[in-house]
Amino acid sequence: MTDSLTIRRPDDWHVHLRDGAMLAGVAEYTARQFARAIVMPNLSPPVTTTDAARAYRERILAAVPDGLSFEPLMTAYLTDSTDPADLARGKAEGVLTAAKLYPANATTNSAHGVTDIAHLAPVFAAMEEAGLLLCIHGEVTTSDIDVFDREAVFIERHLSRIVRDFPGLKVVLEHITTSEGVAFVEAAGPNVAGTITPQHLHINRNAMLVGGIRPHAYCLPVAKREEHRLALRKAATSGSGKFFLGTDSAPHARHDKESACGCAGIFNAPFALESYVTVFDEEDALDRFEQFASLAGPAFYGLPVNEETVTLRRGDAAVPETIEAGGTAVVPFHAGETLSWRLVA
Ligand SMILES: NC(=O)N[C@@H](CC(=O)O)C(=O)O
Ligand SMILES: [Zn+2]
Ligand SMILES: [Zn+2]
Repeated sequence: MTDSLTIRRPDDWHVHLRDGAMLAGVAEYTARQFARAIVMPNLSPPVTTTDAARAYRERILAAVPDGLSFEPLMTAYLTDSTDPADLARGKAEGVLTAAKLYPANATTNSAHGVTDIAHLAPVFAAMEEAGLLLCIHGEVTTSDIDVFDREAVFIERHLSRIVRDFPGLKVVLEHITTSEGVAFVEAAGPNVAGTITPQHLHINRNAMLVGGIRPHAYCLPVAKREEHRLALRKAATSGSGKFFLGTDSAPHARHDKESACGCAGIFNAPFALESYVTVFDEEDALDRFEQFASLAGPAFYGLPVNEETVTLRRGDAAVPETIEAGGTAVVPFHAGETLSWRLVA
């Protein structure tokens, strides 16, 4: 039995660090584990330009505690009025790594998202040309489509077309939650990849709805049926370079989640590696954890792998019921549970 695992330092290819006091409260959890992270731009108002991304990057760096080295990789939020030339400039100046597509009203702070994806053709063409990645929240938002079907329908109606029309564009289908998402990424060419969160490897939709309504298990895309969770576990532990780590850590104040209209998002940053490695252990795939956490992402993004390492050991990691961040209580993923691996260095 393997009791200790040392791997190259991982990166988080999808995280919400927020801003202001919340940023100051959560940045260290990500920076402690990950060398780099793709930082989501869905602030209020969103980060839509190169200049805004540069300023946000400075605020993130100021929030990282001394002694931790962490590189935020910035994204720009696409809107109906995105300027393609600004994105190209952001890439050329080393500010932007990716741009993010949120269909309007798909998720937290996406009211400024794109209302008609077809209108983005000039933007996608400029991104393809500039080598700027496209990260996608892949859900349709029309009221006739069931919330549990929104990812599969997005793939069918929109993603397949984007990938076909812009074959040179690198596309990440973020936080995949379905077997359809897994199958699409697997079947697509080498320019298409998917990130997988810890929660979608651990829970199915029962966690949200059985024995009472449980707001801390609610995120978007919502957790699906068990068969989908199993497909995600298989994909994550397969050793494929097309699936990699993206926590989607999304802190919200406890009172905003425990509400008549609770916010979507799970704050998993504090024990992210412990949570993921538990899954790899259960699947007898510890030897493939480094590929998922530390190798596949940099290869897809065309970035060097990290030279430092981290070590995880078998042993109890007790997750607190709440964590104080930004002057408020936030409930972490696995609150009150004891995980069987801990990050030691
Ligand atoms: N995942 C979530 O449920 N919420 C995210 C937004 C997102 O990634 O869709 C957030 O910003 O809170
Ligand atoms: Zn999302
Ligand atoms: Zn997210």
